[in-house]
Parts: sequence; structure tokens; C-alpha cells
Amino acid sequence: MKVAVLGAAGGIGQALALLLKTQLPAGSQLSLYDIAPVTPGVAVDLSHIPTAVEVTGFGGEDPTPALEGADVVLISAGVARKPGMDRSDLFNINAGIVRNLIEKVAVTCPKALVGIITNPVNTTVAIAAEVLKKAGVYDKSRLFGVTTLDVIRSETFIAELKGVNVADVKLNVIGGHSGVTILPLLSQVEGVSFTDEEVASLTTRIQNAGTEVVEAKAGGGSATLSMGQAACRFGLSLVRGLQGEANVVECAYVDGGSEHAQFFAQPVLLGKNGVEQVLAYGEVSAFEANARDEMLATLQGDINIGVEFVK
Ligand SMILES: NC(=O)c1ccc[n+]([C@@H]2O[C@H](COP(=O)([O-])OP(=O)(O)OC[C@H]3O[C@@H](n4cnc5c(N)ncnc54)[C@H](O)[C@@H]3O)[C@@H](O)[C@H]2O)c1
Ligand SMILES: O=C(O)C[C@H](O)C(=O)O
Repeated sequence: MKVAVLGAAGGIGQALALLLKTQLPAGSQLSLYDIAPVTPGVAVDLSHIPTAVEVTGFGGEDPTPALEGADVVLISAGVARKPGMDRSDLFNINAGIVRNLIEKVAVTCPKALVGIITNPVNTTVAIAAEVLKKAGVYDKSRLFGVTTLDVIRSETFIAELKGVNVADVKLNVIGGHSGVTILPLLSQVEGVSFTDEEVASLTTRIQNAGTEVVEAKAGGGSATLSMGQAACRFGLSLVRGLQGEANVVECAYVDGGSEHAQFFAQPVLLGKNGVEQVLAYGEVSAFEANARDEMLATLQGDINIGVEFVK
């Protein structure tokens, strides 16, 4: 199994690469790419960790050597927010970066499962889909917006608030990955109950958790370590699915035939071809149904910007 990380010298990329070096199955290959010239050195550094995962690193303009033979490609290349910015403010720089990298994926490893971390995810995933369509290699089962950070944040904040074991907290987070488009389905968490005030404040905290980190880092970037963990969890789930493991389910932002929008985050069953089955996200409360319906214009607007960018 070969996993490529694009943007591997960055805050997320290095954390993710470290976690993958220590957690990928024995015999895997980990391939790192970033425009930054330090990238081969990041790979050498990681290669001294005693696990049966082979690491190689490539810097410079061309990601091709890193992508050759890749089964999974995780993309965190791009710029991150500073205080006062929205994720959509990253579009001007990151749209072109994602387009160019996906053009290389389309040529070099068109069958790879691709996870997009680069913001604004609601839009960059639509860009990736359009680029793959133009190249004639689009398979909607193989393209994912990585929204796992919203899931792990929800698990953490719920466990803290309710004093329960975080390992027991399971929930779907649906919609997209920005502001009101992030919708944790708190009504589905088993074994705990929330007052209306708790639902409102916890939902808002989860939706604004990225900004919480951006402000705490005070101009030094956005979430990198928690995102590294989230991307590692998601990447390992993709690998487990590819290896034929049963019942591997994650929420992700996919082109899954949703009645709500072309791309919508919801639970998916992962397998040897990526998405084996798009799963229903289940019953929702009146609060959640209203929040879902209210977000759709924003989400569709974000998607349209991505489609238009490639046309
Ligand atoms: N999906 C999510 O939940 C989530 C969470 C956190 C951050 N993000 C996003 O992830 C992205 C990366 O964040 P970060 O904190 O790692 O930023 P960072 O600045 O620390 O790292 C980004 C890396 O991308 C590299 N890069 C830039 N252009 C490139 C190109 N054309 N090809 C290859 N590499 C290139 C840079 O050299 C840098 O090493 C941002 O867009 C951020 O908003 C998404
Ligand atoms: O908030 C950001 O800009 C980064 C990321 O999307 C996050 O949710 O932490």
C-alpha cells in the first residue's frame, strides 16, 4: 500500500507523516511531496523511526515521482488562515494549487483514493472533481473532502461536557467543512442528553472550533496537530477499506447522490474501491433539520464557485 502526502513539509503534513510512519501497516510505502526543498529531509528524519514503513520525500515543482503507484493521496498543500479570515479567503491561492496537483493525480495515479484537506474544502473538492472529469478519469467513489476533524472535535467536546469516556462517543457530522455547513448530529449521541441551550452552544462551538485555534495561534496558522490526527484516522480508514476490512465507516464530504447538494458530508462505508456505499445519516431533531436546510444555500454556493473555477 502506498500513501502519498502532498503538502508534507507543512504543519499538517509533518504531523500526518509522523503518525502514518508509526501507524501504517507493515510493508507500506509513505511518499512525501511539498514544493519546500526541506521535504526530502523530512523523509530522512522520519526514516530513522524503527517501523516497517518505507519513507521517501520529494521537493520542487513536480509531484509526479511521489504520486507514481499511489493507492491513497492526501492533500494538505496550500495556505492556512490567519485571524479575521474565513476559509473562503483562502480560495484565491488554494484553488490553483489543488487544481494543479489534481491534474498530476489524474495523469499519474488516476485510480488512487484522494482525500482533500486543503481549504476551503467545500470548494476545493468540487475543483478536484471538475479537473478529474476534464481528464476523463473521475470516479466519485474515489474522491473525499476530509471532514474528520469536525468529528473528532465533536467527540472531544461532548465527552468533556458530559463527563463520559470519549471512546464511547460516536456521532455523524454532516454537511460541509465551514461555519454553518458543519452540522454535528448531537441528537444521535447514545447515552447522553442535552438541553436546548447545550445543543445550541455546542453546535456553535463545533462550527467555530477552527476559528478557536486560529485565534489562539494568533497569526501562526490554523489547526495542524489535531488535523494531523484526523487525517491519519481518515487515511488509515481508507487503507483498511482498500485491504478488504469490513465495516469501515467514516463521515466524509463526497459526491454521494445526496438529495441536499452534489457534495455532502455523511457516513460512507469504505472498501476496495473507496466508497462502497453511501449510508443514510439517520433521524435528526427539528433543530438539526432546520440547521441542515438553512445551510444548503451556502454549501451550494461554495460548490458552484469550485465548478466555475475549472470551467
Ligand atoms: N480539512 C480540514 O479540516 C483542515 C484542517 C486544518 C487545516 N486545513 C487546511 O489545510 C491546509 C494546510 O494547512 P497547514 O497548517 O498544513 O499549512 P502550512 O502552511 O503549515 O503547510 C502548507 C504546506 O503546503 C505547501 N505548499 C504550498 N503550495 C504547494 C504546492 N503547490 N505543492 C505542494 N506543496 C505546496 C507549503 O510549502 C507548506 O509546506 C490549509 O489550506 C488549511 O486551511 C484543513
Ligand atoms: O479553520 C481553519 O481554517 C482550519 C480548519 O478548517 C479547521 O477547521 O481547523
